[in-house]
Amino acid sequence: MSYMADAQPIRTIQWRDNRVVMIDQTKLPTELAFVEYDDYNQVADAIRNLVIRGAPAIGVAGAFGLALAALHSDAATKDLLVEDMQTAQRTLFETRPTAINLKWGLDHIMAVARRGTGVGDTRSSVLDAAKQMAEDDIRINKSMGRHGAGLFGDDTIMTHCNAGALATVAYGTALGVIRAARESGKKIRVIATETRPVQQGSRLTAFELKHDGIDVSLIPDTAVGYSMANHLVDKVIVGADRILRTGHVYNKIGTYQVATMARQHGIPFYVAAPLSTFDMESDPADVVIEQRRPSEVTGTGDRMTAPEGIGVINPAFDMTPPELVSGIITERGVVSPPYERSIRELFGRKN
Ligand SMILES: CSC[C@H]1O[C@H](OP(=O)(O)O)[C@H](O)[C@@H]1O
Repeated sequence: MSYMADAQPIRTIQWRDNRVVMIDQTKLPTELAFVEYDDYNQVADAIRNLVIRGAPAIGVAGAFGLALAALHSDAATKDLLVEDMQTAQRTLFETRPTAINLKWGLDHIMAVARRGTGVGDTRSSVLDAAKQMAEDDIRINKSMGRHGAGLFGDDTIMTHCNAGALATVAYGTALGVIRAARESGKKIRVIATETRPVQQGSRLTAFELKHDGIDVSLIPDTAVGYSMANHLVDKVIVGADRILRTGHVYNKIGTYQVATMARQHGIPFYVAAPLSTFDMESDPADVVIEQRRPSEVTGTGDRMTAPEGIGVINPAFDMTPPELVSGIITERGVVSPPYERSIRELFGRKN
């Protein structure tokens, strides 16, 4: 399986024969399995259970979920069709609260639906918009890669969680920048953290990069400080689930620790994210951090690794403050501190 630009990449999610087809990421790395859904409730379950995960990928999944709702609605009028889609929107929105891309994707498709005139044209315009969102994701990732590649030389780059093709449609945000740097001729080595408790790093990032022939080594999350203290890391790049206008970055739990260690050791810490990950309205107090089930922490598979009934705190994300972020790589370029001004200018630029 290759995600490289020169090969036809396997898509994490796509629309085929009026069904949503996605890689079942819970089966990786031991099995590359695909699942097909024809009902938006199935898509909601897939997002909730991390069959598909990653901010941009779940934004596209939400969009295709609404397309399924439109396709299978028996509404006789456009307004009734929009009502049916609003029911689906609520179900899909409630699956995961932190990644802003899900809300962005759902809002975009609902706006398209409201502009429809009749049932037929609304259905087709919604599906066209969802398909376009998927194509745009690949184009945006590659633009981000081009902008970010220049920040890297023949470096060993640490990354946390999975912000690759498996978190997007086919190329990746943070791993897209790594791919672009390698494609530009840089000798890139990657250190991937395993990213407990769901292990997106060992199960997904290591899998993706190994399959693309990119030099990747896996470390336990507890070896981040050791790796940096022993000069094994030149730079860090991660993805994001939500970035505020102030530069506060919400990403996989553990990102804050990686950023703090990077600052301690004078290592540049970059974030790669599309504009659809920016939330220009919220303040830190407004952001809901998803709390996931204790069983992710207390066991792996059917093996318990903690005492029965132990208390568990299992936030899926944390917040990295802007002062720890060296730069934010987007499809419109790289922004640097002070972020409140540079992000505002970013949104003022033409594409
Ligand atoms: C390209 S954004 C990917 C982003 O999503 C991951 O979270 P999850 O696997 O729980 O969806 C992680 O925060 C990644 O950085």
